[in-house]
Amino acid sequence: MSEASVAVHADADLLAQAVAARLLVKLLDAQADRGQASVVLTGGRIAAAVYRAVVALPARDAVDWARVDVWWGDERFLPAGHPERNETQARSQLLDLLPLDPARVHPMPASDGPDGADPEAAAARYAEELAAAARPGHATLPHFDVLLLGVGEDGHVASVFPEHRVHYESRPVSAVRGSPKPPPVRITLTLPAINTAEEVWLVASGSDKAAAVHMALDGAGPVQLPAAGAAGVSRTLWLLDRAAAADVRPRFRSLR
Ligand SMILES: O=C1O[C@H](COP(=O)(O)O)[C@@H](O)[C@H](O)[C@H]1O
Repeated sequence: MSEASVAVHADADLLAQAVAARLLVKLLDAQADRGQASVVLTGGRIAAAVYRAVVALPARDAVDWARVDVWWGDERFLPAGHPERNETQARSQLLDLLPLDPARVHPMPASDGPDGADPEAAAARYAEELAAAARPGHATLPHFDVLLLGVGEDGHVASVFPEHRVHYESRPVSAVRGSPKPPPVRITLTLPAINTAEEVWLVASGSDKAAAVHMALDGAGPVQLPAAGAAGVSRTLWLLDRAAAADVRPRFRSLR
């Protein structure tokens, strides 16, 4: 796992624009290296701003979107098209506006999908979809070039919440019942699955995230503060605005 590094931008708007620009470069580099690219999407407010910023950048057309695989790190287990689904947000703000190959877009199942309202079966189905795309030598997961995470006020990432039993799940995808943040039923990649990504970017905006950001970078344990347990294989990048970075310790300040 890689050491965390931190980049701080003046406000949420600049943060979203910077993350969008980084994301395009990351996808371009991956396509130059591997002929294809893969991204794991997140939900939440800053993610939506990033998606809008990607679409607004002219350089978006430099990416060959037909050779991008799109996965999700977590999903709110609601009917397809529900406005609170992370998929619905990503499609309306980003995916529907890009020339992607629909076969390479991999949403997590909805609660009115083939498994009905059974999140455990839906999680198992998504695990199978991931395994079917696994690279040789990796039994359960495909290669993720970059995995995006929002950070909750409580330090949750994806739908891995503090002190939740999902921390003791050994499979890469888990159903989550009793989420402290609505809706109560969700599906998530677990931290070990998240941590197989080449790069993990934790994106946080606003003063209500400052305490969680500070604790995650200051040695909190992952069960107490899940964001502390998210790390990419080659890079772990915290992308913050000034308000979210307000309590970050001086050892990171040279990067501000
Ligand atoms: O419920 C969720 O929340 C987090 C963070 O959302 P935000 O609006 O506080 O930025 C998000 O990362 C996660 O994917 C989502 O399911």
